Amino acid sequence: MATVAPPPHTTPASNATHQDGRLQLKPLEGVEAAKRAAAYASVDNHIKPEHKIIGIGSGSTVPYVVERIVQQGPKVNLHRWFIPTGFQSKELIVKAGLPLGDVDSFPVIDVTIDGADEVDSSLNCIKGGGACQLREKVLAESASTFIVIADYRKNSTILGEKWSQGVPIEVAQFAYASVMRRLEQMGGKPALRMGGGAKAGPCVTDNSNFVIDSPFPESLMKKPAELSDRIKLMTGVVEVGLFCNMAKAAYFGNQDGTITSKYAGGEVKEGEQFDVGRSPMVA
Ligand SMILES: O=C[C@H](O)[C@H](O)[C@H](O)COP(=O)(O)O
Repeated sequence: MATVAPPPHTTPASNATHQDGRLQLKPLEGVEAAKRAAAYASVDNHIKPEHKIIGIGSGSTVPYVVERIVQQGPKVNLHRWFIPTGFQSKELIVKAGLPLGDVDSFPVIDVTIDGADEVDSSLNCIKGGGACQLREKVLAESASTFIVIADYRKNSTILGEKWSQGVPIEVAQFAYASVMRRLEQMGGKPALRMGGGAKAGPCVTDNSNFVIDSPFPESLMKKPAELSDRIKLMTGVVEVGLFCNMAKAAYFGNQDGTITSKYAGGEVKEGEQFDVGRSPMVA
């Protein structure tokens, strides 16, 4: 049973206007255009009218997912529930006027779409650049279909090739020093993530934990599932930002405006044309 009532459904905000059957979109370039194309393609291919419970991930690519879902129209979205992976995606859902649910009310999700910091050739991912990996993993595991989206900078063969800041590891606050010591003993170079300019001291997650970022040698990164299991067994570790054997497909926006998609079975479609100005299915 849902615990959160959907808002009265008016017309959710979209920054696109329709003209002559086409969307008039804000012009974007480079990485932003690539993120939008990947997000739109993932929604068009995986969020169908029969999908009623949708997981919304975190990061800077996911707002384009919500934008495309809104473009599907109020008629279909009125009958859906949207489940966030953290504060940011909750705000996205609410501001778009979409019905907000929670994973404790909807432990079975039809489709979750989320960003990634890096994706290897087997669709294993590094996630948690925005410190959301715990809730993101719960929503990924709860979904019948988990899809990742990213721009061309995240498409790699071995994790760690492109995302050099390391594996994000969420830890209980009091355990961070002991976990860091153990990560060092297994060959990592851990650093406690700081809050940045707007906050003195460490980054604190939506679950009130700390985050350690730890690069590891390539010999360990080549086997991300094994590495993840070893880290997860350390007392004090809450979740590891390695998502292994979970994604069914990954969509990457390319610099030339095309899309590359990779699938869990090993199929890869390189450089496909995708028209972001085409209106999506409207129910
Ligand atoms: O914790 C954050 C998430 O794992 C994000 O999905 C990831 O960092 C990718 O974010 P972006 O879309 O901004 O590259």
